[in-house]
Amino acid sequence: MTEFPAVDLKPPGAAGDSLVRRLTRLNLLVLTATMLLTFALVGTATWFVARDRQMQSAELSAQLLANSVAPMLVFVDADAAHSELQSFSRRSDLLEVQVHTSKGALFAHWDAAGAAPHGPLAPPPQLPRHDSVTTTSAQALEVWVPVRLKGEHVGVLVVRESLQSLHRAVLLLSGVAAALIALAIWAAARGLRAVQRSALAPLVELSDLAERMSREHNYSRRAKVHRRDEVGRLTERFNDMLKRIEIWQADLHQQLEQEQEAGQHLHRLAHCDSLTGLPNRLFFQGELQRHLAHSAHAAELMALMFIDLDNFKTVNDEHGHDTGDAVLCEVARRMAGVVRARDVLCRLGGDEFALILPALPDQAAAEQLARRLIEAVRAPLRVDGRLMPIGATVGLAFFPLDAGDPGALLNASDRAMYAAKRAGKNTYRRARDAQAD
Ligand SMILES: Nc1nc2c(ncn2[C@@H]2O[C@H](COP(=O)(O)OP(=O)(O)OP(=O)(O)O)[C@@H](O)[C@H]2O)c(=O)[nH]1
Repeated sequence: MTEFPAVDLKPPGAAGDSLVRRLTRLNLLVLTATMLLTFALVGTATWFVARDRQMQSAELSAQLLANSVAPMLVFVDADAAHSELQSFSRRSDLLEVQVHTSKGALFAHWDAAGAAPHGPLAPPPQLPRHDSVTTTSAQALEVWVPVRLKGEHVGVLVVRESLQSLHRAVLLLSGVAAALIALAIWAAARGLRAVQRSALAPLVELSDLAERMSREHNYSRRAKVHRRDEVGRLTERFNDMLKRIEIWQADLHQQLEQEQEAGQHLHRLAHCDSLTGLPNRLFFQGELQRHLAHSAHAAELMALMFIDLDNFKTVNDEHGHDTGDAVLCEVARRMAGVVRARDVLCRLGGDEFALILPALPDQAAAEQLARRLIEAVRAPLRVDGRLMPIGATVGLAFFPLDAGDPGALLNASDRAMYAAKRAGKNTYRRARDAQAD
């Protein structure tokens, strides 16, 4: 199995875990909404149930009280009725009790100290048909009970109770529930974050790795497959993709290298003389132009030598073409041995050579080099033990003295070379002197 470099990733959730945070936030939002809705529903239901229980209790107490005060109403015993109401008043939350005669006159009455004074209360119209009628407002409830003795309607009793205690109890319950909900949401937030972080860790790792790849362009890393679920399969496909990219990248790199090598080879072929290894005419043309431009810009003296071998045809004719080639190579080697490092020696073709001499201190330096070059070529040259009658004739032209552009400079040096040939070969002529000839 292939071993891949370990992936040094940030711990999941340290940074860039926006997915974890977003999912936790969304889950918390849904959870909070659900809890608040449940809280509202349970709170409302509790309030109604508690109020109904209070109503039932108030109705029962009112019924009992009505039974007690019925004989007192019949015998018009207001004092007894009043003390009965007094003992009834021990019931908590009670605000007021009124006993009315069947004609609607107030017979007995009790109200709690501090309760808002209330005049005689008007019985609800549906009361005669019911055993009791209860009405509620935001702050209180009223229970109306007909007072009967042996089935005969003798009066009406009304009990008014405060709902304050109920409100307080519901409020207290709501407060406790709200605190518990807040605690539950806080615990859920921590739990959800931990769960999401662990569940999304492979995805966060994958995202970190992708970011790193795009930054470093290093496709040799692989993501770890944690579980065989959807994310695990995604990670496997991602790794497959990385492997393919890595192979493509290597192929592309190799291809580029080959093309680069081929290009360099072609460049060498195009600019190099295959026999002597010297730069060829194509290269010479470019270099002459470049050096001329540089000399013009730097206001430097520059020279061009046109070199033609003497009696080379004789070498070819008498000793054969291969010997002629060997002579060309040896002459090229000798000339390259005497020129300066910055000079550019080229073979133009056949037995013709050219030498560019940039940045000359004076014309004499070029003439001295021409002499050294002629000496080097005319030194005894043997091929297979046979002495070759070879020599070199040089034409010398200066920039900017003799010509101002590459073509004119080449022509001037060529003319000077022919003047030197006419003068007897194995010598050199300057373009200026050639004009005088
Ligand atoms: N061996 C060989 N000969 C070549 C090559 N290219 C051209 N030549 C021959 O080189 C000779 C050059 O002729 P010339 O320059 O006129 O003859 P030369 O004897 O040097 O004449 P002068 O310059 O007057 O001394 C011709 O015979 C060409 O065929 C080559 O690559 N190899």
